[in-house]
Amino acid sequence: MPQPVAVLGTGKIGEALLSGMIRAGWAPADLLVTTRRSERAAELRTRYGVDPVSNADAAKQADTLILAVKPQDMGRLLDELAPHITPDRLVISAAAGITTSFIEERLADSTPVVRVMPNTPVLVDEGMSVISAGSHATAAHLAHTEAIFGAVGKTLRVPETQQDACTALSGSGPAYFYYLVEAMTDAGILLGLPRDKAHDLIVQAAIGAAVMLRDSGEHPVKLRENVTSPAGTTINAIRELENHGVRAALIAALEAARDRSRELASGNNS
Ligand SMILES: NC(=O)C1=CN([C@@H]2O[C@H](COP(=O)(O)OP(=O)(O)OC[C@H]3O[C@@H](n4cnc5c(N)ncnc54)[C@H](O)[C@@H]3O)[C@@H](O)[C@H]2O)C=CC1
Ligand SMILES: O=C(O)[C@@H]1CCC=N1
Repeated sequence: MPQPVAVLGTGKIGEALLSGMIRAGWAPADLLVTTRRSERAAELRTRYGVDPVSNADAAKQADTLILAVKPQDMGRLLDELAPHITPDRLVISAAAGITTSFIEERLADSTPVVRVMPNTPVLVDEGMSVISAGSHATAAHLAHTEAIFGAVGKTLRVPETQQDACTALSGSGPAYFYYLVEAMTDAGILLGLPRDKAHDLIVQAAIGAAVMLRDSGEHPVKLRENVTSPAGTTINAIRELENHGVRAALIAALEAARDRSRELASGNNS
């Protein structure tokens, strides 16, 4: 009999996890969800056959609590949960920036806490979830967390000191690729292609490149060199990317995302 898992805060990531767990074979009866809005509760009941409960009831009934509210809402949620959480529960936080010590300080002594940074491709079972143990989380807690998040993609354990960097790369990562697709689709329009064709061409180029990156065993530089013919088209595009400092812009962008994750941890939630 699986132990009940509760998802607290079923927005974009919470719902993506919930749907993934059901696809992976969790019975809706073993899943609890909480939400602030009654229309949302009705939606979740219809879509997944789950029964939305209060945060307090989720804390009392579930062995594993996945906190998927915004970092800005985490303090208030923990205040609400604290009287009901005993140290035999596992608390998993998916919130950017929020440290395990932030959570531990607000819950009963020795409550096990695991910090996870998933990303939205969990919706299509291609997520990446980066996992770190808090001070009371055991190997069994980490394995249980991997079983949950591994159902919707890959997982990677890192020391918590690397979580802000992983949030910048992996948590936010899909957004950068969507941004590139958007910009390259605009380029297609400029070059005279209809929007739908430009979109399809760039998306397929992205999928093909992603599969090559994953499966070819080649370094990205080699893969790019294979596309870049002497006096050909690609080198002209690469020269423009270099002229416009795109590599430096990407490095600065991810550094800014890392810094924001650190700020959220230090309580600057505005
Ligand atoms: N969207 C993303 O790509 C990723 C988000 N995250 C993290 O996941 C968390 C949630 O992000 P999203 O799903 O994007 O936000 P969201 O705004 O879509 O979802 C948060 C949900 O929590 C609900 N909520 C807030 N306070 C609540 C409470 N006290 N009780 C019950 N429900 C409550 C809100 O009504 C909302 O439905 C954030 O901490 C974010 O840093 C992590 C990885 C990726
Ligand atoms: O932008 C954010 O803060 C969240 C965390 C990682 C992805 N989205």
